Amino acid sequence: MARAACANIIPALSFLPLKSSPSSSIFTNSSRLVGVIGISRRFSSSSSKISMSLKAGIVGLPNVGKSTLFNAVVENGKAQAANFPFCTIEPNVGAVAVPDPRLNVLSDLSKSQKAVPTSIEFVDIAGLVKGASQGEGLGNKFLSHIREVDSIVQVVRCFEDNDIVHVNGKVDPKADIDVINLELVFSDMDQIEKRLDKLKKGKARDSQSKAKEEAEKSGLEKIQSALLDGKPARSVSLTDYEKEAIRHLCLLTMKPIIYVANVAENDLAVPEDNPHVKEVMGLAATLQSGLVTVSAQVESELSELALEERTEYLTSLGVSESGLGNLVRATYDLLGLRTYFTSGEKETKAWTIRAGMTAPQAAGVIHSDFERGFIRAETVAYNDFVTAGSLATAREKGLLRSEGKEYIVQEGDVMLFRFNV
Ligand SMILES: Nc1ncnc2c1ncn2[C@@H]1O[C@H](COP(=O)(O)OP(=O)(O)OP(=O)(O)O)[C@@H](O)[C@H]1O
Ligand SMILES: [Mg+2]
Repeated sequence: MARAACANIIPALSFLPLKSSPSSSIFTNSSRLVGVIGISRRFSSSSSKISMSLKAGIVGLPNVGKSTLFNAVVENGKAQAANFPFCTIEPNVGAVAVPDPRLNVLSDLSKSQKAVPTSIEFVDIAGLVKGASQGEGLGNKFLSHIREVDSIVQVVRCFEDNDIVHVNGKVDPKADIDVINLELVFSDMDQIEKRLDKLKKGKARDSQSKAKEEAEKSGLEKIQSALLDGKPARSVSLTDYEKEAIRHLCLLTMKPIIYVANVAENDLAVPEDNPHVKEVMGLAATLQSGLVTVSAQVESELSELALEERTEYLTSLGVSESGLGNLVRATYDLLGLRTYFTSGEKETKAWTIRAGMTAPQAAGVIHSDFERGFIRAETVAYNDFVTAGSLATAREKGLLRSEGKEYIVQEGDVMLFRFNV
């Protein structure tokens, strides 16, 4: 159980570029050098690329608006959302495009036929109640769904509406947040206790495994004492070795959290005027977590409207844009993700990597062949590309750098990979 899949490498939205596509336009091909080319067909296996589609789990008490938010954020989202607790049982999963204004700028400059944003996945999870770690509500099953996601988006009810049942009888964000956090803490404590018991038996034979076990033990003991103080695992400072050793446990309180204050439509214009929102803001700051204010109800209504009607509706509420873009962007940042671009006539595309990835690893996100056969990456910073106006001019002006295998890809790099397959 402890070793259950807390997959952060998830087969999703995988694409395979056709190596011999005649429409290759971004890169010049010489006889043995094949450039990165257009993304042409869907591919169902994750084995040929490093998948960077990471999952954010939507978590909260029952009936607070999780599925409503999920349906609004995920295009064609079809999670059942209704006014009764435990409406959702099995998790709903959907991919969401990450809005990035740079994508269209690059696409226009390169006169691309299309612009393809990068994506992350949202998972709508069942409501959690007090005692879940002891099996209340949907209990441990629910917690295992949280274990599988990479970050937590916690929806907190901040709207008053006597018609919508609150499982604890009243709107009280602090109490709601405490319930969720405590259940996550209890679940982690339980898991750590079991794991430490196992580690006591010390099965490691060689010195390397012994050192690993020791690191795991010391990491878990540090976390255990923090949990006893009601503090999350992510607040504990661990050595890199300890972090690595405990990773397989997928501790719930290790996952980064963003709070979503779900408000009524008339609070959207000045959310701080709502004392519940103010309270969540304070808590999020203390817990060093992010906060986004959204009205799930409004967003779900907006998603049903035609574009021009949306603007009208938003204006009537005193706001200029939907809050979903902010939420998706904040979630992406929370996951510690970075974006680089490929840009040519066929398409401009945003790709997701983790901070610190090298050029060959970044190439591997497109296809493993590109990583295996990596030779070099011609790279230009986003701002330099925009100043130059095109890749060719960037090259003429000496703004295009030729980077090797050690290069750490920077946020916003526009890249052109040379590889040999
Ligand atoms: N901002 C809001 N203002 C008013 N009503 C809202 C708001 N957000 C959600 N609701 C309403 O709250 C009810 C519960 O929503 P939803 O089914 O999305 O909750 P849930 O958290 O997914 O519940 P469960 O845990 O049972 O699956 C729905 O009737 C929905 O329309
Ligand atoms: Mg639901």
